[in-house]
Amino acid sequence: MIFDGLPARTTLTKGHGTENDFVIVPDPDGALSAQLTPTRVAELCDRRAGIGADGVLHVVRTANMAGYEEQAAEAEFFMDYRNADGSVAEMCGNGVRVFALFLTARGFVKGGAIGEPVQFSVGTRGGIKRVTLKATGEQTADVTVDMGVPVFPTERGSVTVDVKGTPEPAVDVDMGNPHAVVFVDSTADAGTLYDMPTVLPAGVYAEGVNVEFAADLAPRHLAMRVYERGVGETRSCGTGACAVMIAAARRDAADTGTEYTVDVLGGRLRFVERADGHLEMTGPAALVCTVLPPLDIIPAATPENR
Ligand SMILES: N[C@@H](CCC[C@H](N)C(=O)O)C(=O)O
Repeated sequence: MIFDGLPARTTLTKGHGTENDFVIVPDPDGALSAQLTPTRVAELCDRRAGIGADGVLHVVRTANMAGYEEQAAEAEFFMDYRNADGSVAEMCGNGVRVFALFLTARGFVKGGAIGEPVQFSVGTRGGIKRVTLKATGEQTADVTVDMGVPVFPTERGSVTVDVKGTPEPAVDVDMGNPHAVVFVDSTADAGTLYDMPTVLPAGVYAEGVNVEFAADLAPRHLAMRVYERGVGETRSCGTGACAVMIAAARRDAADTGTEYTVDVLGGRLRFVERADGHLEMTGPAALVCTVLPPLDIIPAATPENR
């Protein structure tokens, strides 16, 4: 049971960014760290027996996040991100927007008036991310994130991804987490994506990889489907869309400042590479509902209250 052993007052919130969905576990003191085992995360993310999500956003004060305390000087809160299978990931681009909205909506971070932009930093295993919330409603916001400088690792040599039975060259991009981007004529070429696409040479990504299939829709406008490490096909992946954007921008020899749009199954993300090489991603964030433990909140039915 997902609440077993958690403090009685624990509330969990469901949120999403372009339909990449998350269970948010508020735990400023880091008291739940030991209880957030891979099994518990997988139970929370189970779409039938749990709340259902692509991942968990564990909200911890950075000073209480073992190994990352040095980020506390810049970022009061740390996004401890877990994939649906319970594995740990360095970064989540959609998650960080939802995380930022949760912090402001719940008063963990002081926001301005509704509608006023709010800016602060979030700690992650992939480094500190600066977020700006705009068009903020009570449960939604448009959030711009400085996703840092994308890296094109060279140590793996050439990597391919299987597309309809043929190994096609992929672009290796590191956004804090690993991505292999393959350009296709249509995202339908990705097939069913029921299983992890074949990436060669086998085992070249020792820690696993997220695989993006990117198709041009118009100049500087692409569509993407993704198979996420630790999850499977999802409706969106923010870091994956960053990888697609920067792979396309390099292919197009685009100047910095050129705007790109990436459509995912769950919506649209917008990008610009700044002159300093940092990639800015803008997209929506939404909080859906808050889930309470079942029995201690809802009184047992009696003839009077039935
Ligand atoms: N959906 C995320 C990425 C989550 C982590 C990824 N599955 C990994 O293991 O690297 C995003 O929006 O970036």
